[in-house]
Amino acid sequence: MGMVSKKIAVLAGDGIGPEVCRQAVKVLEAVAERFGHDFRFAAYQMGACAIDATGNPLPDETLAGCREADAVLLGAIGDPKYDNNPAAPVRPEQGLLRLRKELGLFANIRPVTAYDVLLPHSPLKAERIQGTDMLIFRELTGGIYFGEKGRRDADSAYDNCTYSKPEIERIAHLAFRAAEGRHQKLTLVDKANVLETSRLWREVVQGLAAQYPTVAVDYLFVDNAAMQIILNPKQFDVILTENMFGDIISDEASVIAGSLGLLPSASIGEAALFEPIHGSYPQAAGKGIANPIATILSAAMMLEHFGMNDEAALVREGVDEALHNNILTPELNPKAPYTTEQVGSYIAFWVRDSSEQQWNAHNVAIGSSTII
Ligand SMILES: NC(=O)C1=CN([C@@H]2O[C@H](COP(=O)(O)OP(=O)(O)OC[C@H]3O[C@@H](n4cnc5c(N)ncnc54)[C@H](O)[C@@H]3O)[C@@H](O)[C@H]2O)C=CC1
Ligand SMILES: CC(C)CC(=O)C(=O)O
Ligand SMILES: [Mg+2]
Repeated sequence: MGMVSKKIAVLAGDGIGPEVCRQAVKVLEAVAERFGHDFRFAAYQMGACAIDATGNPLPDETLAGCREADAVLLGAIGDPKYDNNPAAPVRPEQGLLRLRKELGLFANIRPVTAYDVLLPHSPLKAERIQGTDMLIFRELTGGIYFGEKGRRDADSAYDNCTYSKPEIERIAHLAFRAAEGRHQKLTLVDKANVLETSRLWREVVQGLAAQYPTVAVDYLFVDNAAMQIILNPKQFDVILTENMFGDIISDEASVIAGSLGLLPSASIGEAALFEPIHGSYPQAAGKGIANPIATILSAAMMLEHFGMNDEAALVREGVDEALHNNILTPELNPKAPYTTEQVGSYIAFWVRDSSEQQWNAHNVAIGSSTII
């Protein structure tokens, strides 16, 4: 691929969002330098920072900036001052939900991989998780997060869960196609024994299955799935599920990878946004302990979306090098931790110049913590 120009909107957000985003941008800049691309970054506010600045969690300018970009990179949003105040009239999360809806990002794709080198760190048994490679398709613009909500009176409240057949079909087609290109297995996770919306999901997926004869379709209730994901994750290939179930089971699945700070995602549909699956981890903000790899791997998914597969492969190589050389933040390397910034620099350095000579020089430098 020759030189390519891309406009990337960056919504760093709150808490650790800005720190992890900075590392992903650094890695993307290294990609641009190495491959001669022209990446233009434009930063916009969303979440608590946007409420503080404008009163609106998703200012018009932010939405317009995202619409005109080729892709969006998101850190995370959310702040304890809203989490601890149930009566807050406006919330950071409303900005993210509205952005997903406005951009038509109906599918959130969350890959879950068990890294061999991290197996000793996992609280799960290595033989159970080694080789795990699942792809979660989480519906992202429907369901209970988007239904009508309110309080009937002071003592009761409601959140409606609604799905339509077209909403299910469009993401189901993506999940089926992904399964065709992988291990030909699709598991629908639902609660069809209780929920009417889940029964619609089953009906629609059963109806589409005939169009994908090579794909074996399996159905699991979400409570059972939550247990199976930890007990025997290797049974899964593609998981398809609704918004809230996908939100929950993917955080759970991050234990297989080793940290919530490792799981990236792509939110696609009418636009493309790339975001780590974790939140703003406010306890860690400004401490340099947040793992930037989830956001860096989200940037790799962005490169793949651009068709830049060699570029993405190099970023993934850089991440693997960091994992193998124990250049890791404290949740994965408590004895000799590296900072958010150092992990990002290490990966960016690998991308910029992975030649042996440079590499050794860099190892020495980072070993003595001179590179920040
Ligand atoms: N996409 C988004 O912007 C999301 C925003 N949120 C918001 O984030 C705020 C905090 O929510 P929490 O429930 O605490 O979830 P969280 O995902 O921010 O953190 C949960 C735990 O995961 C670990 N963790 C998360 N990110 C990590 C990283 N990069 N490196 C290492 N460890 C990491 C930490 O142990 C942390 O205590 C809330 O305001 C919530 O609404 C939550 C999830 C997603
Ligand atoms: C606002 C929430 C739905 C964010 C979240 O937990 C997620 O998207 O994973
Ligand atoms: Mg979540």
